[in-house]
Amino acid sequence: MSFAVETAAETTPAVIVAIDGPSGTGKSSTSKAVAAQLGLSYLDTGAQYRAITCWMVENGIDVADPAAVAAAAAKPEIVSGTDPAAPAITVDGRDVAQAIRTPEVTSKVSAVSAVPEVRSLITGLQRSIAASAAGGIVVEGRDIGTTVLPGADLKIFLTASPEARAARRSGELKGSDVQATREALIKRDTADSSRKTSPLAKADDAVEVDTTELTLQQVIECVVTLVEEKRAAK
Ligand SMILES: Nc1ncnc2c1ncn2[C@@H]1O[C@H](COP(=O)(O)OP(=O)(O)O)[C@@H](O)[C@H]1O
Ligand SMILES: Nc1ccn([C@@H]2O[C@H](COP(=O)(O)OP(=O)(O)O)[C@@H](O)[C@H]2O)c(=O)n1
Repeated sequence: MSFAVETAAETTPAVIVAIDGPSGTGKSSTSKAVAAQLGLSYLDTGAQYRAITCWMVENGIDVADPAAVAAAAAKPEIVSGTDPAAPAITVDGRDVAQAIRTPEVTSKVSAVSAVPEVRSLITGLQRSIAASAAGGIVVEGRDIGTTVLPGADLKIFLTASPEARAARRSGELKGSDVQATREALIKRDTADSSRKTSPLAKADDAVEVDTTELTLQQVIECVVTLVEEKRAAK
């Protein structure tokens, strides 16, 4: 007599979820919660672009010079953890979870992420992480549904009014001016949406969710329901 040992990965089809949208729409909070609730891996692709930007700044590369950024792009080794309960990011073995969130990195990341050589390297990294997530993964960013994982099982595009997004971000950055936050956020969205290579865009087959009037919990529940429907249909 033989017994088959069933693992969670065998009983539940692996699902690939892409969550895109502009800054402050709730991508990170939603993706982490959905992944944790459904036992999926999680990848914050914005953290990877922030990490390479942080390395460029620390190594004196002029981020306004795309040729200089391109020439240095392959030098840092960026490693992302995929546990939604403890997302980790290192550059050359150093934990940069805090260093990638400084105002300087935030103001420079769009210039670095617009460089095609940077995108091609980071996209390759993202695809290999998604391919090795046996139980499925939630990947969040700007071009996941359009470019990185166009074959994802479920694509979500989160939106929210600039006012709501600025208020959410100011709430995080204690004492910050909502108006200044709103302007910085719109400037970054414009740069991310207008770059030539893989701009921030909604995939034709993405489900758009306007989170302006929704609580975070409502958004999480909505996405969990959509993922469960996809899993059931697989
Ligand atoms: N629907 C929502 N309502 C209120 N606050 C939210 C909502 N979604 C996210 N937030 C809050 O807004 C901030 C930005 O969310 P985050 O998930 O980091 O957005 P993104 O990854 O899209 O930039 C966080 O403080 C988060 O708790
Ligand atoms: N898939 C992605 C994810 C992020 N990015 C870039 O990385 C920046 C930081 O992303 P993020 O997700 O940390 O941004 P916020 O959470 O601060 O909105 C974006 O403004 C983009 O320039 C990108 O180009 N493509």
